[in-house]
Order: sequence, then structure tokens, then C-alpha cells
Amino acid sequence: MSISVQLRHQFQGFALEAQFDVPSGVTALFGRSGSGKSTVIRAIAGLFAPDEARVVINGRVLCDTGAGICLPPHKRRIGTIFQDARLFPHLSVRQNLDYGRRFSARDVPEAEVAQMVEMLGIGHLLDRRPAGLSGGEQQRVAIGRALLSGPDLILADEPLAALDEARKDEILPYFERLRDEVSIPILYVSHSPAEVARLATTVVAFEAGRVTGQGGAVEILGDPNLMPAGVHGAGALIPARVQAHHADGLTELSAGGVPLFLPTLDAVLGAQVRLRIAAQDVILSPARPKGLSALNIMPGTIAQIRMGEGPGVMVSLATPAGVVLARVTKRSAAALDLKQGMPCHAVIKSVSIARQTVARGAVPLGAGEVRDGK
Ligand SMILES: Nc1ncnc2c1ncn2[C@@H]1O[C@H](COP(=O)(O)OP(=O)(O)OP(=O)(O)O)[C@@H](O)[C@H]1O
Repeated sequence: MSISVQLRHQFQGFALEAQFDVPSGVTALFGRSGSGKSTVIRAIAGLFAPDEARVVINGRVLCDTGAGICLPPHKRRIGTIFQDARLFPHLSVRQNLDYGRRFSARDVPEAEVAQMVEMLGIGHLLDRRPAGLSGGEQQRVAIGRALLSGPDLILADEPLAALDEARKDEILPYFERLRDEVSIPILYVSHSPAEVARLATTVVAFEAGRVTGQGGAVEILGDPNLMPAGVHGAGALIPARVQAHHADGLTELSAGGVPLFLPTLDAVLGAQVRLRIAAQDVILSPARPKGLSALNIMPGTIAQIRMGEGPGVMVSLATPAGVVLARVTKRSAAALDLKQGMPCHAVIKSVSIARQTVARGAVPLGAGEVRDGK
């Protein structure tokens, strides 16, 4: 399973030159607004013809301008999910789903439809019209319709952007289930670091029409060069395992052997989780702090210090749990005399690791990354 994309296009005032090769799983196309993510999605879907393009999904060439190949959108075997659900208002949920199924290149058996309806929790909505559904319910139906078209690839372009926080939390677990239970690769566009940390197995980082980094989610999200110091919401992704549930309302995780405490997590002992530690929630201390109320102290070594344009500095700390990013002020970095290679401790309050930022599922590990407890 692989997705290979090479695109080149010149708009007036914007040049797109993107190339990435990614495996199956959820690949997040991540970057600021205007960096070219949606243009890439439209080109892969066949909704836009770039000057030069080569897109190959699992060995099947969807377009190759050099060879004069360009399949129309309906022959690409791609399911799309956009910000707005784009359901047919005059059709029931069941008919909307059937519509997707009709375009499938293969026969989708009833049992598979029933399984998908169950997975998305939309069985009780089948006879209703889209207008009567919440935004989150509509989006679940849109996911179902995309899946039933029997796609080789799902393109999801900011599928949560139009939803409020509560609805986002309602939909995210369904995308997690897609990632973990359905073998169809997903290209997922987002500019939310928290969303990317929760879902992505692979990340392709975009900046001004170019790919600035691609690789495993842990590796890319933990790279301070790809997460400029000014970016609000930058944070590293840490793989961990549920170690214990304590009577005082805290769950203990083990991240590379380092204990981390956070408010009770609804997960069985031994479960693998991924947690995002926001750079702005990390305090750095060269000496191991004593007499602090914060429960989580991770020892490490400063791997890199990246100056931002503003008052902030992004420090990456190599710890036994993996890379932890910390955003501190230039003034603090100077006062502490932070230097590359220096031992340092990351201090994280347990309540700052919000439950929503802890997601189920293992994070695929790339070369050089730390495996929990090993
Ligand atoms: N048809 C077009 N004609 C001219 N410029 C375009 C066209 N389509 C996109 N662009 C430009 O390409 C750039 C990238 O746009 P795109 O929508 O792909 O970015 P994005 O990363 O998806 O942003 P957002 O997160 O805001 O959706 C923008 O500067 C946009 O103005």
C-alpha cells in the first residue's frame, strides 16, 4: 500500500511544488492556511489539473501528465469528505449511502454496509433526511457514503473544521476507528496540531506550496524546525502505555519507562495510547526540581534550540519517552543559559494533559524513536 504524489503548478503569485510518498494509514497534510493543502487534495481527486502531475495509488496510475494519463474524478476510486457533509437534502440517510455504493467499482455486500453503519453509529438515522441531523451526524453519514463507494483512498479535507469542539470530539473517535479497523488509506488535511497528533500515522508538512518534511507523526511533530516557535499549539507526540489507575483519580502512564500522571483515563491497563504535550505547557529546569506540585518530570538532554522571530524559543528535549518540545521565552532561555547537549528536565502539570489529547492506538515508530519501556 503506498501513495505517491508529485505535483507542480504555477498560479499567479503562488507556486505549488509538492512531492511525497507515504504508506497506508492516516497521512495528515499539515500546514498553515494557504500553504497549498487543499490544492493538493483537489489535484489528487481530479478536480483540478496541475501543469505537471503524477499520482499513483497502490501501483495504479491516476494521472501522469508526462505519459498523457489523466483519469476523470469518477474513475479514480477515491472517496472524499469535505468540511460540509454535502449530502443530498432530498434523499434519506439510507439513500445517500446507497448513492455512494452505486459508484463502487466492486459489489459492496449488505453485511459490509451493516458493519459500516454500526461502526459509524448511524443505524437509527437511516430513514431521516440530512436537514434534521446535527453537523456531527451529517459528517458521519458523509464518511459512510465515502466508504461505500469502495475507494482505494479517502481524501478528507478539514472534515471537522465546520464543527464546534463538542462535535469534533464526537467525530474524532470514528476517524480513529477508520484508521485502526479499515484498511483504506486516508489523506487528512488539517491545520490543527491537536487533530494531527491524535489521528496521523504519517505527517506531510507544508509551507508555501512546498513539502518541508514527511515521515512518522512522532518524528515530524517533534521536529522544532517544522514547528516554528511562533506556532501556537505546537507540541510533541509521545507514545505511552497505561500502567495503573490510582484511587486518587489519576491514571499512571509509562512513556519509555518514565511515569506520567494525568486525570483518569478510560483505558484498560496495558493499552497503548498517544498523548500530545503542548510546547506551551512545558516548563524547563536544568536541575531536577524539588518541592513542586507538578507530578510529571521528564529528564532529558537538550537536542536543539530554535530561535523564533518573536520572544519565543522552541527547545527540543530528547527524553527516554521521545522528543518533548518546550516553548519558553528568549529571556528564560538566556537566564537558564540553555545550550545544546545540556541535561534538562521537562516539567508538565498533569491537568495540562487534557483527556482529549490522549488518544487510543499505538503510534508507528520511525527509525531512532523510542519504544515504550524497551
Ligand atoms: N484557482 C486558483 N487560482 C489562483 N490561486 C489559487 C487557486 N487555488 C488556490 N490558489 C492559491 O493557492 C494557495 C494555496 O491555497 P490552498 O487552498 O491550497 O491552501 P490551504 O493550505 O488548503 O489553505 P486553507 O487551510 O486555508 O484551506 C493560496 O494562496 C490560494 O490563493
